[in-house]
Amino acid sequence: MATKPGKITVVGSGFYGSTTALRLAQYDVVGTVVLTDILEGRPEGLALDINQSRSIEGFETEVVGVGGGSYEGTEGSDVVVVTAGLPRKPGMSRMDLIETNAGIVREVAENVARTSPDAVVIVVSNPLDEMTALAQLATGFPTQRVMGQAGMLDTARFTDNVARELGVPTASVRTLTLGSHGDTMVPVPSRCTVDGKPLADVMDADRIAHLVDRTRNGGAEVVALLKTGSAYYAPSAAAARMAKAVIEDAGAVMPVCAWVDGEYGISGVYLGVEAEIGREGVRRVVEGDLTDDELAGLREAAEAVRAKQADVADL
Ligand SMILES: NC(=O)c1ccc[n+]([C@@H]2O[C@H](COP(=O)([O-])OP(=O)(O)OC[C@H]3O[C@@H](n4cnc5c(N)ncnc54)[C@H](O)[C@@H]3O)[C@@H](O)[C@H]2O)c1
Repeated sequence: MATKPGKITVVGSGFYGSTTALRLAQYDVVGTVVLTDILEGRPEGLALDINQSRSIEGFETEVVGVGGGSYEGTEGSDVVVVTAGLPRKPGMSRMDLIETNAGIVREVAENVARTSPDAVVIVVSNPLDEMTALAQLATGFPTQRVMGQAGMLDTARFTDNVARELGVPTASVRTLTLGSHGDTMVPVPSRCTVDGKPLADVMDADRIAHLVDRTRNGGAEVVALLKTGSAYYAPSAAAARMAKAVIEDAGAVMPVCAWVDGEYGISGVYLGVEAEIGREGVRRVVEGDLTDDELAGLREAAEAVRAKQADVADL
């Protein structure tokens, strides 16, 4: 029996989905987290396991597992996090997943539209920008109610890289990445600081370029080490924080994949930008100050993902 209102559904109970469900349950901000999958038993078993940790960790959110591809019990969700889809294997690019994951994401999105027509949808399946665009098309939801998770993760990776390079606490480092999740990720050095000082004052340009490169390849670095599956601890932290911001109507400004409609002189594309997140999803895209180079990089990223997103309607 749920102790508070609110329901979040996490579709896909693989590594990303199960860790997202655990984090959301531990936040204790909704009565119910529903974890689903096409597999029978896995979501039910994970839900039971997470619920049994409640008295130790001190949270009351109940996790409900729903297997066999069913959407029973997900109805009327406030937020749906879509993690269903294959992850990368070593040597694969995110784009190698597009055909398989498009079929999965389309089917999931149609079911979400049917069962939770008022939900805010957070997509994480890869390739991220394209799957977010596809989920919006397939749900038919307003663009502000469909967003993707990538920028929170890329920014967190950049922050960790800078903190470890300088040997300083992560809390003293602020970084930002915009653009797309992948080759056209746009780091924003002008918005990066260490203890309030510009990053460029505490690190030479070559080191910054090296860390940017490492950030851009952060997902592949983990995939190569794991050998099977892709990262999920940092990714699930990012998606869960986005879902929490929606539930709490927080107005938090986060780097997310959002529909851009005129900001930065860019229109009609899902792109990594900073956005204010609230109960209605993306309240607004927040246009920050960028240098001419950064703005040019963002516009280039927009054109690169625009072409790929135009094709998703046929997938
Ligand atoms: N956006 C990001 O920053 C980011 C980061 C890491 C991973 N990812 C992506 O997240 C996705 C999931 O990764 P993972 O590590 O959890 O993979 P995983 O293989 O561990 O789990 C995927 C789960 O989806 C389920 N599934 C497949 N089709 C389904 C359907 N139609 N309905 C419901 N469930 C379905 C599978 O049975 C499986 O349990 C991958 O596409 C991966 O590339 C994105």
